[in-house]
Amino acid sequence: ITKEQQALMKIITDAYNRHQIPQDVAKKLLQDQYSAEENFLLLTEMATSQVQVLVEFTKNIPGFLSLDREDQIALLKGSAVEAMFLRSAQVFSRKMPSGHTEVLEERIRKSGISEEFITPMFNFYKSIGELHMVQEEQALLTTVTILTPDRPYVKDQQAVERLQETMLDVLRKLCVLQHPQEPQYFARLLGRLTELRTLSHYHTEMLASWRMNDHKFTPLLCEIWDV
Ligand SMILES: CC1(C)[C@H]2CC[C@]1(C)[C@H](OC(=O)c1ccc(O)cc1)C2
Repeated sequence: ITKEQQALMKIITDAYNRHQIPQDVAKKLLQDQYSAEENFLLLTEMATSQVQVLVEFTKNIPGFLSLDREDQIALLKGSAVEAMFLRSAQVFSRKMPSGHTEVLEERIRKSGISEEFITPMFNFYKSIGELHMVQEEQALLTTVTILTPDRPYVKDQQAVERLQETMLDVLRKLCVLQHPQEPQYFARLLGRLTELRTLSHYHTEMLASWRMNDHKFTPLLCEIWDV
């Protein structure tokens, strides 16, 4: 890993750790009562703050702000769900003080999300947890997801590809350093990104079924997901 790659990794990891979900949202998870309505409102607050955190984090990705402005929006809209599932997977598998995880899981299960989406979601959380990613890997994997060139409406895919490749190069070297006994670790990480894409299809249906039951989303969520 070169000096500049180390600098790049530090910027991204610091930004990733700096922009965390506000504690008040995490605290509310334990307080408020357990109705499906209450749970949905909490998840709405959680999703909204996760999107806000994502926007702030993205601004700190070196080179992102020099991309075409409309492409920046296209990348954010295209990656928001995947970045959110990645971050909540990490929150689930590690960050959350024990006890919170069970409560959050319970609230998710009782918030009007149908069972057919719950299962793949928690399988994904489990598969992320088993990787025992270090925080640099988590930050870089999220960055690689955001910098996916073939999102809808991206005009200058080349520019995004160049940025993504830079990040993939650092991530690959980091995986070799962090998991010397597992040469295929980097490939396993990228395999999770494929699993993420299927989750985002489930997510679209999740939103539609909530919509059908007349649930209200926040303006930010409506904007980022065109609902
Ligand atoms: C942990 C999760 C990633 C999983 C369950 C809650 C999440 C934050 C997310 O919720 C939403 O997307 C969502 C979207 C709109 C809304 O009003 C509420 C939640 C899906």
